[in-house]
Amino acid sequence: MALVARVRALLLPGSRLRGATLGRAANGGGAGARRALSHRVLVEADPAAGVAVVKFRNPPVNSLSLEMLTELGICLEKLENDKTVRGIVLTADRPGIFSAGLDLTEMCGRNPAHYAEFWKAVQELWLRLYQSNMALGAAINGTCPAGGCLLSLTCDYRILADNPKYTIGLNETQLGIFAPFWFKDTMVNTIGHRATERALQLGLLFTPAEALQVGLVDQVVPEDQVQSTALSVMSQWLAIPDHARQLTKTMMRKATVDQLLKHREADIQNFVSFISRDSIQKVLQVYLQKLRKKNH
Ligand SMILES: CCCCCC/C=C/CC(=O)SCCNC(=O)CCNC(=O)[C@H](O)C(C)(C)COP(=O)(O)OP(=O)(O)OC[C@H]1O[C@@H](n2cnc3c(N)ncnc32)[C@H](O)[C@@H]1OP(=O)(O)O
Repeated sequence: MALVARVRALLLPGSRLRGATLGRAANGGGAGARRALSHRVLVEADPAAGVAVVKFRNPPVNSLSLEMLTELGICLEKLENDKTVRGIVLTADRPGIFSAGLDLTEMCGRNPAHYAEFWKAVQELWLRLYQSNMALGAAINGTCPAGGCLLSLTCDYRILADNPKYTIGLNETQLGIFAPFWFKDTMVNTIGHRATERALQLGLLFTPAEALQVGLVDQVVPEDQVQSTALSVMSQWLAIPDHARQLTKTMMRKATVDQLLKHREADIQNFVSFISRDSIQKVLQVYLQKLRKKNH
């Protein structure tokens, strides 16, 4: 289902998005104005600085469900059309978990049409973020595996909280699945081929010190300074004339984007046939059960 159709579905009676404030809040904005765009994504815009902080709030772990992907996509589209916004900082509403990555329940026990719809939404969000004309920063205030790491890698820079409990990486192989080529390319573009090869094969989750060392993040700062640092770094990016920064960003990322655009349908089919395998369903179920058992 295309984004517009998914939005319509979300607005149907009974949907949790129905009735959400999708525009500017009644207070009309202003510096530091808080605007609730949906249930799962919170936006705090500072028009004077030209920056919006987009906060994930999809408890318990900010997983990227189909609804979360859709709401995030709508939110980003709105911000892209807002002339007062030139930069976005992505972060979690509450410290602890930036995002647990793709929602595993979307990839388990569903039918092929659902897998295709889900994967298309993952592709759409990646394309929107990776091609964004805005300056994007990630204020990583929690653990950040797999799809969570991918989100942060689409940004122009990453600031990670100095907490050894917070790890970051593309750990898919540890689940018995693997990162597709465009996840891999996004990481190669950040830390290089050799470091990516090692990280992906071993499914490494890096501690803050390791992530800094390998170049997966640009700065590690005390936990209470993640957002303020991300905002102050943003002002450096916004000091560059937009057109010059945007042309450079497009030049750097075009080849990677073009690869997915060229192979988009095949990538969906590949995902659907891989994830539908009995053996893959089994390993994902076991992984999910292990996560759930901890709590019961
Ligand atoms: C061509 C084929 C290509 C295939 C490519 C597929 C790509 C996939 C990329 C991905 O993103 S896969 C997802 C990878 N994510 C993870 O491995 C993270 C798993 N989660 C955790 O490690 C932990 O939950 C956490 C994030 C470290 C948080 O730990 P904490 O102790 O705070 O919470 P939990 O008790 O573990 O979890 C609470 C609750 O949430 C459920 N849950 C956790 N992660 C996910 C998830 N990714 N999707 C869905 N649900 C998740 C967990 O099961 C618990 O549920 P409960 O019912 O409340 O017990």
